[in-house]
Amino acid sequence: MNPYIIETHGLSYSFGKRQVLQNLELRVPKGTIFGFLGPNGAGKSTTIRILLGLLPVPKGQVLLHGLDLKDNRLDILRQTGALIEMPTLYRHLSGYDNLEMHRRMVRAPKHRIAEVLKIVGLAQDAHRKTSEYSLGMSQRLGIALALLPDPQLLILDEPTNGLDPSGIREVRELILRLNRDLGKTIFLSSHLLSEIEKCATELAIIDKGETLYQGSLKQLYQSAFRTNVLRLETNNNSVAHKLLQDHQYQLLAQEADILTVQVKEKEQAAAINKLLVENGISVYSLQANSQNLEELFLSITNKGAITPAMH
Ligand SMILES: Nc1ncnc2c1ncn2[C@@H]1O[C@H](COP(=O)(O)OP(=O)(O)OP(=O)(O)O)[C@@H](O)[C@H]1O
Repeated sequence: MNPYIIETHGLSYSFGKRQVLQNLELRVPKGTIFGFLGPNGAGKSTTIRILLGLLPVPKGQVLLHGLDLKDNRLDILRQTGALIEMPTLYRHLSGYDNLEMHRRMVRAPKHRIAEVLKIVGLAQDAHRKTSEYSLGMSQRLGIALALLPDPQLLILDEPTNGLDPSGIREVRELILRLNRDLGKTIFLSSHLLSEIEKCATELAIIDKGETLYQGSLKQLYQSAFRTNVLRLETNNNSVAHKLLQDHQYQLLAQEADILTVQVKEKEQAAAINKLLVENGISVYSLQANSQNLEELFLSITNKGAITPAMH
């Protein structure tokens, strides 16, 4: 049996001359919450629009539910629910009436309305106008709309964007419940690692339309902890930064007055100390640490390399 609910093979896409996706490879295992992570402009929304048949597939192959998107678009869409950023709601109508209108369009049975309202925790507020809903409630209603045909797969594009902390928590808990209690596979895009970390077990990291990492969050953690970093405080960080760069050390994101350098073995800590002292730089502190996941994400997406601070 095919273990993947979404697969892309060599997927490329261009807007005119601008290439946005380059040989993108995705393998989304069934039954997971799959994080689709990348900085702004990485190509996440473009990928999602392709998966939903909203853009053509000019190069490569896209399979959802084991079916080729090229020949099975309607079948695929019937089994796939989606929420792209904020849902389009009729604000003068109640949550219930919004669901009823959508139910007729997707030809879902009437009893689904009560079911989805219960799933998203809006049964009590079903008959209030959606103009009175908080952003978190509106977002949960958007997910209820996507759930009406009872799809196996839900594609959510930045579902917590613009929500306040309690709205973010409501949506996150709903995503976890949909996966745990109803077995839905959830493809969740975000530019925030912290968001993906709280929900997903598997993830792909993309940048400039390419897959940079794909696998379990656990494996990513393990590789993060294998990569050691050295935090340095000196009397002249900008000169130290330049010196280390000239000696081919990789510098990661700079925080306050601390320089962070990637090291492969602990002997390099001694070598760095010696290099700095020999060049007249006083080393106030030198601390070896495991790289955290945020730093790993930045270095994977090449945002970790920094230029020396100007004086
Ligand atoms: N209709 C369009 N015409 C031309 N270029 C586009 C179009 N839509 C998106 N792009 C470009 O494609 C690239 C990828 O955009 P996309 O929206 O897929 O990224 P994203 O990862 O979803 O980013 P964000 O998190 O900011 O939404 C960007 O450089 C963007 O400017």
